[in-house]
This record gives sequence, structure tokens and C-alpha cells, in this order.
Amino acid sequence: MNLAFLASHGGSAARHLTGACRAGELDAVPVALISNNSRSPALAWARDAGLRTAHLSGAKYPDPEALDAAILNFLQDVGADLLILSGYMRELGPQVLDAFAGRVLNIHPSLLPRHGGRGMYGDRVHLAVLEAGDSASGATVHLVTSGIDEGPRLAQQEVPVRPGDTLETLKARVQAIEGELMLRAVRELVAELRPIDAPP
Ligand SMILES: Nc1nc2c(c(=O)[nH]1)N[C@@H](CN(C=O)c1ccc(C(=O)N[C@@H](CCC(=O)O)C(=O)O)cc1)CN2
Ligand SMILES: NCC(=O)N[C@@H]1O[C@H](COP(=O)([O-])[O-])[C@@H](O)[C@H]1O
Repeated sequence: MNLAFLASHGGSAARHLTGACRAGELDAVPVALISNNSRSPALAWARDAGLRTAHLSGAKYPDPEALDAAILNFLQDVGADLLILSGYMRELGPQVLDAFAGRVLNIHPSLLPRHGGRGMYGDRVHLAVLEAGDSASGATVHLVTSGIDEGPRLAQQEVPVRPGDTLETLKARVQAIEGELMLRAVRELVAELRPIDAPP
């Protein structure tokens, strides 16, 4: 089962899953990482980790259909089976979603359906939680569909929001659980998909 990652910044979930694969804790192979941000630390990390990499962005492909096709072509070229959105801040298009239906996972730093949707990403999510006065937050792993953050939820974990929490303290508490939450969801999906893929 070949894993391909899409990341816009650090790619923390991609790093966690790659470490798990190489430690024999996840029966999958990390093969590639795509970023829309040529200066993303995730892209530099992936190159050093020996993954195939590609910088595919709206700057290179102003036509969303062409960008969608370029992402799909690269994913098919590297033999991807499962896509992991690891802090990917752009909308995935219909060509990729159709070709990888049921095989694209995203992690979002809130208890979806709260604080999700267009405009809700990164620090904005944690600020919305604090502004709403929520007593709990957390992270959610969901299958990716055309609607932003609307896909079926596969895993979710809660963390407390403590009195005096700041953006940084809440973000750190949520990010501390994201890697293992994504690992758990990927492990379950790989096991589910495995029988179908078993060689004849
Ligand atoms: N088709 C889908 N594509 C993506 C989904 C999805 O559920 N379906 N999830 C997002 C990840 N995400 C939340 O988890 C998310 C990412 C980005 C945005 C957003 O509003 N982005 C801004 C641009 C921000 C930037 O470029 O820095 C925008 O599109 O205007 C909301 C939610 C990944 N793709
Ligand atoms: N809506 C998507 C979203 O907000 N994703 C969030 O962006 C951060 C990326 O961190 P990273 O760049 O260090 O991996 C992560 O906390 C992830 O949950």
C-alpha cells in the first residue's frame, strides 16, 4: 500500500506516518509528497527522506482543472494507493477525488463538524475555538470528499481547553495528538483495503 502526502507547510502527519512505516508499525510504504508551497519545510524533509516530490501549485497551473490533472498524473506516476492530507491548505479537485474515492484522508484540528469548512484552517481554527469559549477541542480524521471538511469521520480525539489557554498552548495540545490519531485511522483503512488488494 503506497502512501502519498500533500502538505502546504511542515507536513507533521507525513513525518509521523513515515516514521511509523520505517519502524514497522504501519504496513505501508511512503512514496511521495506534493506541496503547493515551494518553500515548505515538508518538501525539504521529503527530499531528504528519499520520497519522490513535486511542487504543484496554482502559480504553476492557474487553471484549477490543469492543476487537478497534474496532481493526478504525478500520483499515478508514483503508484500512490492512499492519499494523506498533512496540513494541505488547498481544495482537492474532482479528478483526484474520483480516482482516489474512499482513499483520501485529512486531519483537521477541531472536533468536526465544529469549526470546519472554507476559511477554517491552521491557527484560525484554534482562535475560533477560543473565541467560542469551547471547553474542549481536539482533532478529526475524515475521508475527503468534494465539500470541505464534510467527508465521513474516521477518528476523533478530544483535548481540554484550559482557562488561560492561548493560541500557542491550545495548538500545541492539539498537535500533540494528531500524529497518533492519523496513524490509527490509516492503519484501520489499510487493513480494510488490504483484502481487496491482496495479489491473486
Ligand atoms: N475537496 C476537498 N479538499 C480539501 C479538503 C476537503 O475536505 N475536501 N480539506 C482541506 C483541508 N482543510 C481542512 O481540514 C482546509 C484547507 C484549506 C481551507 C481554506 O479555506 N483554504 C483557503 C486558502 C488557504 C491558503 O492557501 O493558505 C481557500 O481555499 O480559500 C479550508 C479547509 C484540504 N482540501
Ligand atoms: N484545515 C487543515 C488544517 O488546518 N490542518 C492543520 O494544519 C496544521 C499543519 O501543521 P504542519 O504544517 O506542521 O503539518 C495541523 O495542525 C493540521 O491539523
